[in-house]
Amino acid sequence: MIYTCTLNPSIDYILHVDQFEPGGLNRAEKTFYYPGGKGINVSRVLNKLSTPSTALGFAGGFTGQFIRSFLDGEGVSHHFIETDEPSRINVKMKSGDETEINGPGPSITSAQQTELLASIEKLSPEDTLVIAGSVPASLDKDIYLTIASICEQKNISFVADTSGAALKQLVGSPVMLLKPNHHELGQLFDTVIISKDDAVLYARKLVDEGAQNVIVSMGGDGAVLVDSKQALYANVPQGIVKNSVGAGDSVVAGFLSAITTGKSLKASLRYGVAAGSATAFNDDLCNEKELESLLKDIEVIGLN
Ligand SMILES: Nc1ncnc2c1ncn2[C@@H]1O[C@H](COP(=O)(O)OP(=O)(O)O)[C@@H](O)[C@H]1O
Ligand SMILES: O=P(O)(O)OC[C@H]1O[C@](O)(COP(=O)(O)O)[C@@H](O)[C@@H]1O
Repeated sequence: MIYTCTLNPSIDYILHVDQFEPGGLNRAEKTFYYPGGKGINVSRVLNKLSTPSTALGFAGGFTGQFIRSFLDGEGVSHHFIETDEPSRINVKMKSGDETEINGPGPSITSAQQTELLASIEKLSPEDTLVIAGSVPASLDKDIYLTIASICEQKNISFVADTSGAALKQLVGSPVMLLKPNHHELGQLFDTVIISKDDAVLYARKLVDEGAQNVIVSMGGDGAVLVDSKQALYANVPQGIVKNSVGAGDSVVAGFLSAITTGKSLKASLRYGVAAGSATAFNDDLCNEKELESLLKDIEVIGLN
């Protein structure tokens, strides 16, 4: 079974504002509410691809209730630890470009943190845990490392999609998949990644340190996958980007859905990128039909 873990879930409140005027009264033409947070997005896309998963993490208050009932409505299994304060609301404003304001998230007690770690301890070697997104300020700063260590001890396959300090902690862990975007990978190595060759160079450093697979997504410029034997590059299909929120999470879900059903690395990268782009071309996360319609426009090639 695949488990996802979102330490800081959200309601993603998406507003389309035609001509945004800072400091003025703006009215939105269209709004959408979705449960958000990277692990939750991975679980939602896996579900759309008929790959079962259970979403773990923390959720609280009226916003937590929305997250739970939305997932129930879609048939996504979940088990969140209730927090005393409400889960956050992240504002995503589309007005030509995309502006995001992510809330800090609720305070989480040490007892609630211990309860989450205990539920991860119960996973077995047949399970995969995807941990993704930011760490709320009240949690231990090294919680990603703690979770990685539990997974290593228990032989649980471990996937991470995070950035900053949390990503840094994981360098050297035997993670099955890391999925930074090129900005996050550049930040990790204190550099700027501008080409696929740069992405391969730095992804290879993570592989040399113990990561089994590293996918570096580069928005509209494609994605690379590096493992100990090869480096692959996938282009992205052409289309109009409507909402790239959750696109990176969709790459993780598409890749996992494919690799866990026995597809090759090459086919799984193609599937992951198709999921990412199908989400980018949609208001909400992608579904299987939208993903499959893009596969013909994605070619995966080997790089040296
Ligand atoms: N302009 C675009 N055209 C087509 N696909 C895109 C575009 N921008 C993003 N995507 C899709 O979304 C995926 C993730 O985007 P990216 O911005 O790299 O990640 P993240 O959402 O983690 O920041 C890409 O690999 C691609 O599949
Ligand atoms: O935990 P963070 O880094 O604040 O990110 C949370 C946000 O990321 C998302 O999961 C989207 O992530 P991506 O666009 O990177 O795929 C949103 O649903 C959510 O609002």
